[in-house]
Amino acid sequence: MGLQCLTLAQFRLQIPLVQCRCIHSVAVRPQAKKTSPTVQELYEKLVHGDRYALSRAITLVESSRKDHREQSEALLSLILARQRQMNTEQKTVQGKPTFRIGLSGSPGVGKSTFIEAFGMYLLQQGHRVAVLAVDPSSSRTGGSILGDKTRMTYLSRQDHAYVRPTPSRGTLGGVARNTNEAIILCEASGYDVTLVETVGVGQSETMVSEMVDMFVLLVPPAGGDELQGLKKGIVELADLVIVNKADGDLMSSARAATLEYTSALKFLQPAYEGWRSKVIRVSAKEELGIDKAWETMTEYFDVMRNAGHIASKRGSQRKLWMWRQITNELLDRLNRDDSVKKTVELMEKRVYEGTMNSGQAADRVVDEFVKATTME
Ligand SMILES: Nc1nc2c(ncn2[C@@H]2O[C@H](COP(=O)(O)OP(=O)(O)OP(=O)(O)O)[C@@H](O)[C@H]2O)c(=O)[nH]1
Repeated sequence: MGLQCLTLAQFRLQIPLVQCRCIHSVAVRPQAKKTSPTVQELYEKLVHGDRYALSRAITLVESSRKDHREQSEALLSLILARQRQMNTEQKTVQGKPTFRIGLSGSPGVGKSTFIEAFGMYLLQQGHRVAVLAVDPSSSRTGGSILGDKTRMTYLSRQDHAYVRPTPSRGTLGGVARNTNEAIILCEASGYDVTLVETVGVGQSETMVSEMVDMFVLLVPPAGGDELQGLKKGIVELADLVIVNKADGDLMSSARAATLEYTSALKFLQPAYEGWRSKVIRVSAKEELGIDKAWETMTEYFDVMRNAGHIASKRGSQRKLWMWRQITNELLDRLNRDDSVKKTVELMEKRVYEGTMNSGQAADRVVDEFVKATTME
């Protein structure tokens, strides 16, 4: 086919992937430049379950380079087209329903121990498990709460498990977009259960709850600090609360915590008809109650799926993220334009001094932005 006959989308599919500068891809295959696959080749490998292709595809969606963004959009379009063609919107290529689970909890509550035990249990049940992470610290401090130590090492060595290292840069909004896209890539690659882990800090929990089918909160076997003040909102997001460390000397505190959470949740209005948030006890370390945790999660999934709530929840989430992305993108563009930036500075000053009201100032900024974009 002559180059001039190709549409832009077709053309993108033919371009060899440019080697991402990100550490993941460089570390995986240093000579990749020579053998860079095209988007089409990457897609073929990805849907056949090639882990290297999955890592590479996630690296691609994490990149903010313009050419990488174009390639990742082409890749995601191919996946979407295939799902529509095969009528597998909520399934893996193999036809298994996909289940997205968010997992959060304070540092030290036992998230990695739980994910390792839970992931191994799911593998035994014939599932393929992907683990992704949203690290709230990366955007603010440049450091990492989740990523600084090696986590889930045993699970990550299993053939049917994929544990993605924590992205270590980018804004929380950017990380969220990447995670949403990484979920799609994992599912396209045959992982039917995707766990999205986050630490209980800042906005990351709300964000994760908005990208999964079920939000699970892991809590320690102690009086519910989470039930008071700031954390209360997070408990309210949970479809399932898991009291961890229900073993040895901690057993009686775990029992007390279970009662406390159960009575607190009793007064909440169920978010979905047919499902009331539950509280269960596990010991991730002793691998006790892991089967019960999965049983409760599948019970939730079945209720929600049969009522059509999984499809509608995912649809609403896609709309929500579209609007978040529009807002981010517009703000980015607004901040890039020099004349708009000047107006913004002036308006901020006037608003701060009280010589102009906020609404008026906002209108002026938007007008300036519209003027700048129509002149481009
Ligand atoms: N007794 C007991 N200890 C546990 C259990 N699960 C985890 N722990 C211990 O709790 C500590 C923290 O466990 P992690 O799995 O690293 O906790 P985490 O939530 O991933 O911690 P961060 O990575 O800091 O967010 C470790 O010392 C674990 O051995 C459990 O079920 N029972």
